[in-house]
Parts: sequence; C-alpha cells; structure tokens
Amino acid sequence: METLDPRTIMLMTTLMCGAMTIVMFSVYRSFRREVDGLGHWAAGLLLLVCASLLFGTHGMLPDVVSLLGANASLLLGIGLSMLGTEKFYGQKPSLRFYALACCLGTAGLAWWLLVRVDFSVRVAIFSLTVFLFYARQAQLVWSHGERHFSSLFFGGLMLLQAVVVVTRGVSALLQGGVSLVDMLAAGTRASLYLAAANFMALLLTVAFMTVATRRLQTILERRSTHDPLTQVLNRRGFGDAYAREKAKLRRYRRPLTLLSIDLDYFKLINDRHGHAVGDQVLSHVAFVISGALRESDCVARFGGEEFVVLMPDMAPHHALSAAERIRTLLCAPNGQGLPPCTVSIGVACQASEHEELEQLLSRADTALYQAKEKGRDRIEFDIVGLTGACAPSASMVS
Ligand SMILES: Nc1nc2c(ncn2[C@@H]2O[C@H](COP(=O)(O)OP(=O)(O)OP(=O)(O)O)[C@@H](O)[C@H]2O)c(=O)[nH]1
Repeated sequence: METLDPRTIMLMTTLMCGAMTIVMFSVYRSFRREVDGLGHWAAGLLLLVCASLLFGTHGMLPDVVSLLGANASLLLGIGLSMLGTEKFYGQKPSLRFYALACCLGTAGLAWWLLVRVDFSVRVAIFSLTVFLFYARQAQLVWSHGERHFSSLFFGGLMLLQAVVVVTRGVSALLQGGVSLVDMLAAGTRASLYLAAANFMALLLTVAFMTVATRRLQTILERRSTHDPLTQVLNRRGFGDAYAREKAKLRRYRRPLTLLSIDLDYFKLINDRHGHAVGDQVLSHVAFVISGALRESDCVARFGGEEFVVLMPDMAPHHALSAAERIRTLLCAPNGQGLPPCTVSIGVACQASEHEELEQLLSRADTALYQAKEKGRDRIEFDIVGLTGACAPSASMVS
C-alpha cells in the first residue's frame, strides 16, 4: 500500500482547519451575544492552522521553529478551546491553569528538544498536558451538558480523545518510546496515526458546533415564543400552550379558565415616572402573577400592559380565588421602590370544546371592560361561560 506523505496530510489538515476557522469566526461574529465561547474556539482553531503550517516546515526550518513552535501552538490552541467550552457552559475561564499548563508544557518540550533530546519524554509532556484540557472539557459536558445527542456526541468525543492522549503519554513514559509512533516520520503506521489525530481535531470542532447550534436553536425558539421584557409567553407562545391544553380538555373533559389582566392607569405611571420605570413595573407584575400560580398555569403578555393567564383543570370558584390572590399581591407594597399599581381582571371559562381561543379571549375581555367600567381594581366574571354556552358541557366545570 502506498503511504501518504506526512506533508500532504498536513496540507489537507491545514486547509480543512482553515475552512473550519472561517466558519467558526463567522458564527462568532453573528452570534457572539447569544452563545459564549465561540471566539475562543475560533482563535484556538487558528492556532491549530498555525501548528499545521509549522509542522509542514519540519526539516526545512530549525526544530526550534518547526517542532517547538508547532507544539506550543497546539497547546495554546487546544487550551483555548477548553476556555471556550468553559465559557459556553457559563463557567469562569481557568486562565491561570491555562497559562501555567502552556508555559510548563512548552518549557518542558523546549528542554527535551534542545538540551536533552528525548522524543518519548516530549510525547509524554505534550500528551499529559493536552489530556488535562480534554478531560476538563469532558467533565464540563458531563456536569453541565443537556441530555441531548449533541452533548453526548461532544462529551463522548472529548472523553475518547482524553483516553487516547493519556494512553499515548503514559506508554511514552513506561516504554521509553519503544512502541511510539513518530507522526512526522514516513510510513503507513505514522501516516494513519497522523491522519487519525488530525481528523479527531476536526471532529471535535464539528461536535462543538453541534452543541452550539443546539444552544442557538433553543434560544431562537424561546425568543419566538416569549416576551423579551417580562420573559413570560408572548401571543404566539400562548397560542401553542392553549392548543396543548385544549387537546387535554377534549380528552379528559377538564375545565379551562382564562384571566385577562390589565393594569389600571398605567399611562399615568409612565408619564410620572418615565418609560424605564414603567418597564420595571411590567416585569414586576409578570413576576408576581407567575409566582401566584401553579406550574401548570401559563402566563403571557399580549403587548402593552395586558397580561393573560390560562389555568388548566381549574374550576371557576378556584379561578376567582387565584384572580383575587393576584389582585391583592399586586396592590401590596412591592419592596423595590416601584410605584404602586392596581389591576382589573376579567375571568372566563372555556364554554365548550368547540369554542376557539379568540372567542374565549373576547369573553374574558368583555368581563375586563366591565371591571374597568365599574371603577377598576376589581374582578369580573363572564357569566356566559357558566350559563348559556357552557350548559352543554357543564360537566367540565366541576
Ligand atoms: N413602559 C412601557 N409602557 C408601555 C409599554 N407598552 C405600552 N405601554 C404604555 O401603556 C399605556 C397604556 O395606556 P392606556 O391604554 O391608556 O391604559 P391605562 O393608562 O392603563 O388606562 P386603563 O387601562 O384604562 O386603566 C400607554 O401609555 C403605553 O405607552 C411598554 O412595553 N413599556
């Protein structure tokens, strides 16, 4: 079998790493606010490209440039990816550990390359240093990664890479280089080894991209269904939640209640205290409403100062107590120096399984307008839901 020249493999790796670096930098530029750690990974990849280029000059330039420079670049690059993974999982980057490991590793490599030439000790130093970087990342995925294929793929590869490098490092120490492969030497075994090591570096980058993409997908999905100011559902998210609950209503015949909540004289709060304080009041209101309800209830902001709550499996009298709880909590002093506010609430029950969300909302709004008309800071119940339209499905209201 013809063997591949190590320089050809290096050239291919450099080109692929270069392409991945461009991809990673462009992802970083587009999503650096959403996903942490992309910049470190991109910079780390750039250092791997430098390392490949330097390895390619082996035999043409002095060893201190080609070998030491390449190995130092690799250490710095792999270490940067570790810092990136730490940032990705919301951890403080361990800069001191990174600096110490890179400095000691490079110093050791320089000593055993230039002063006491020993290939196996160099392999051991390099392998054990990068083992620490890989092992830290595998541990991060294990403790912070979500239960999803992308994390399994990324964490599994990191673990595999950590095992491979530590095995190489330990066997270098124990066997003194007898069975070690010099990746830059000619020959089938060396070529395969070199190709596998380079392929693994690329695969790890792809694996990180999969977890980053997954993170991005979660963030974008949340953005499309949540209100950015208050973090409760928006109209679209509420529509999805309602559809899920309606399906349960059809199946289990459980009552469904909706509250339409509107702040009273909110314009005055904005006018007197400014829009920023108005925003804080809205966030506070969303927080109080969410805290006053069960986990299964859904809270949404329908724009402006109007909130909507969906309460599955909730009989009308219980819904009224929940509404009263919300009204009382919002009147109470908030302890944050925010101006006091009151709310008017309209309550409506799902009349029948054939009723649509828009109709239910419209009935809750009618009750809300009655509450406004009767002087605000009060709760009104839409009686249609309990009488006329509700009669055929009255069993839903236990
Ligand atoms: N701070 C802030 N204000 C908002 C936002 N959206 C809407 N508003 C304000 O909410 C106010 C709503 O005023 P109105 O519709 O007259 O209602 P109101 O003053 O609460 O009066 P009633 O509902 O009749 O009790 C307006 O001043 C809007 O500018 C927002 O996202 N932030």
